[in-house]
Amino acid sequence: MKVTQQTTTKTKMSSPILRKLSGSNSNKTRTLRIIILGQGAVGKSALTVRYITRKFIGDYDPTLEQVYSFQTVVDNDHVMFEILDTAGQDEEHMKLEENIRWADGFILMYSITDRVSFEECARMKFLINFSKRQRKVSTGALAQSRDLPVVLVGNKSDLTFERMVSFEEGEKFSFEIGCTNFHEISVRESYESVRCVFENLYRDWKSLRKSPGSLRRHLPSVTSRPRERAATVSSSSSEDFDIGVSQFKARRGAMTGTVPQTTDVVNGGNGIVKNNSISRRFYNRVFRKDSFLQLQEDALESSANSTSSDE
Ligand SMILES: Nc1nc2c(ncn2[C@@H]2O[C@H](COP(=O)(O)OP(=O)(O)OP(=O)(O)O)[C@@H](O)[C@H]2O)c(=O)[nH]1
Repeated sequence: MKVTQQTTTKTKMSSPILRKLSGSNSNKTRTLRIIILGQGAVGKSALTVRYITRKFIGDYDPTLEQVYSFQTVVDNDHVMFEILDTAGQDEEHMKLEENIRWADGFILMYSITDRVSFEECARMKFLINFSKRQRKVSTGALAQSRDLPVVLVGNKSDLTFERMVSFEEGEKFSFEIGCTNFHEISVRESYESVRCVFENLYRDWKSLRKSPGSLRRHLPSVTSRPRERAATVSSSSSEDFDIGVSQFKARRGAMTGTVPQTTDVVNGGNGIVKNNSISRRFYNRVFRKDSFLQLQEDALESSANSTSSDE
């Protein structure tokens, strides 16, 4: 699949003096590794490609799992997004926990037309908590914990007549499972709301890095109600970017925290190519109900053990 790429225009500082005047962080590029989790067909690939290219492309090969690299500017910060678009209908077992550990920020996605995909998000959030804390999960870990940047996104809001999950439910649920932000969007209809998702995730990540726990007591900021959207879109420019596409072959890279590196980067400035793939294996093992329940039991047990050893 090819996607047309926009022109890359990178701001350049002409001299060290200018660089200094414009702020000490002007050259520093922060890298944020994002994983997008969700059931099949909720719109994960559409979201990623829409953000990078501004275009909505109807159909994607459902057998791909891909890392995209995308450089942009958010609130005057140079940010490199590494986005792992996962495969939602995977049948084979994979190392979900390793992938989650690789990531710094998380997008949990459901379709407002599919209640099952909505309910799956609780399980995914649990797995994020579980994997990131390396099994030191307390009984309340599924909820409350807001110290990881996790955004809940309800997609396909344009399909009004097929809606199965209300906005209010999504918002409430987002708070209950400990997300830092909630968005209800239509990837098809609004590029701005898509941009908002990524930019707010970056902001949450940055706040939590500066001050862990800073978002704990806050309600998730809901940013995608139509009347609020305009106010929350960042003034930063998304015009300046580079696009790269990586194959996510290097599973070891994910384990060690190394970003699997780009193989076919920026196709001569002409487009992104979703390269051939590893198969669409990802997280189904742990998303299956029985495995999930086992994980929950393990977590409760380890929590009980740590409580008794504290006493
Ligand atoms: N109406 C509508 N359709 C959408 C929207 N976003 C995505 N779709 C459609 O939903 C279908 C699935 O989109 P994908 O992006 O392939 O979904 P995915 O979550 O990546 O699916 P998997 O690759 O199977 O995990 C496609 O036909 C898209 O065109 C949206 O906002 N509105």
